[in-house]
Amino acid sequence: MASFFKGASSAASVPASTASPLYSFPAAFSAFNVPTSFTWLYTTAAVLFALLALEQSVYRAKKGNLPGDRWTIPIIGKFADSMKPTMEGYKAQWDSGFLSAISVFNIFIVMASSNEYARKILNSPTYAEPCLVHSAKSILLPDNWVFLTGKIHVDYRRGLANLFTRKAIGIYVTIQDTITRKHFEKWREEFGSSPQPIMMTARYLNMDTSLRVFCGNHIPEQATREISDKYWAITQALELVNFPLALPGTKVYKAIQARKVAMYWLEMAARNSKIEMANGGEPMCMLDQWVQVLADPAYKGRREFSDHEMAMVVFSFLFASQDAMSSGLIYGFQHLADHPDILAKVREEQARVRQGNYEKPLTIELMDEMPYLQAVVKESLRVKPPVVMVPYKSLKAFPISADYTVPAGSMLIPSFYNSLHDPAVYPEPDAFQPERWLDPASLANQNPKNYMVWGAGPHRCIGLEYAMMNIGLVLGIAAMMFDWEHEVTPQSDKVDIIATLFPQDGCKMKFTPRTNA
Ligand code: HEM
Repeated sequence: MASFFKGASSAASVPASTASPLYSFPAAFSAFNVPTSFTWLYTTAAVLFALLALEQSVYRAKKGNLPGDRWTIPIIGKFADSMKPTMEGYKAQWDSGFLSAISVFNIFIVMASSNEYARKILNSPTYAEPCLVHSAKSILLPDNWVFLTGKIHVDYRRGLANLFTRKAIGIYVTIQDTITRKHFEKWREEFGSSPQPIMMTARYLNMDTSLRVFCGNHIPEQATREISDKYWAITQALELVNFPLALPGTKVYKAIQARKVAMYWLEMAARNSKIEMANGGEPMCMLDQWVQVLADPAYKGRREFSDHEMAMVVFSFLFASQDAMSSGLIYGFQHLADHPDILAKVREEQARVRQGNYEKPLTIELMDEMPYLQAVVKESLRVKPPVVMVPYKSLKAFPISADYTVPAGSMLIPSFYNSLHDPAVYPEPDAFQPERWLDPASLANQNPKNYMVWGAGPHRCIGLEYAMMNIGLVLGIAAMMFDWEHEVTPQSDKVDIIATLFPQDGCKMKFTPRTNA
């Protein structure tokens, strides 16, 4: 870094020298005395130095008084760090200031770690809008609704809210219950003899559940397996900043191939749902629910949605949920398994509400009677929030604080972690204490603005009730079907960031059938 610093300063003088008459150069460097190729070499080097100096000056001007490196690594900036992010690295960055600066591939990035600044970014749609990760447009397709902004986004989203009403979620709970039990039958064998990582198995459970909730029986069994297997390529392409070109062999290229497979099946599902609903079928999944709402003559948002457009929406839900839900589920298992006293309370509540009938499918009404389970889910997501931050971009100069204005075109990254681990709101912030949600007067309940698991503002998670319901349902059923054993390893408490957070050892669990199940 220091040597570059010197190079950059001398480079800064190059334009001035070149502006001087050539005769000020030593004779040996005169254009009359040197071969043309040498002149070109000299000119190219001068231009390069000038560009590198400019890069540094622009970075420093944008950074202003914010904490962050004084000089950025030429061209790539902190690309290496963004390839292998760690919680320790992020924490160091967040702790460096409520606002701090970095640069990656000349994208100037402002990280916001405090609750106030994170919320300000999310709630200032005239200054900032989501930009998702760099690869998202290639994966989701540029005309996907998630890239809409302003009023068009608000209107589109209002239409989609029909898919997450209490009535709709009531339909989904039945599907979630059936799929979960089907998977747990297999888990009996897979996890019966010795602890195994549940990482991939839980991801498949979640994908199967999501696809059945979204598409019902409008896609075949083999499609859920194929989409689930290929989806890992999409997860791996979700780095903050990717290699810029989607060349064959790159992560983004592989993710695009995976999207093509998923879209093929999802378009087929939309087509089949329309046919079935036109023939008087009952809504059995999200697509059916959507087709039925759209067909209602009284519905104000009526318009045609092509199979492709519906498939893109469903794909956006998969994209937004697969990693976050899988992370939420896996940490839910880990937290409960590591706190047998809390798991026992979950079981007590299950026994009471279900009155001993463990085969009875869960309903939304039964879930309403399980406040302890809901507190467990809420607390597990707080301790290990699946999404620790989201990328936004500034649309124009954004006066975020009294002494700093974010330059137009910067990336802005509000972080949720510090809000969710603020000791003033959550005493012993790293401790798993569902009880903090049971007392309406608790600090946690009195400070809802700190609970940023779902983001905030116009892009706040649209699927949050559905997500809470599903995580609770899976943990509740697993609690009464199985005795759990978590093999704690030195990696259990270490975090891997693969789009969302996961325990480094994949959470090694053993499940033994319980006699009451
Ligand atoms: C534990 C699970 C989940 C977590 C932690 C989570 C978290 C988030 C967060 C932090 C955001 C960004 C909010 C912002 O920019 O302010 C978001 C957006 C979104 N989420 Fe979720 N989410 C989860 C599950 C789901 C599910 C199950 C769905 C759909 C079925 C979903 C659909 C979406 C969509 C579509 C958006 C973008 C909304 C918009 O731009 O208007 N999420 N989610």
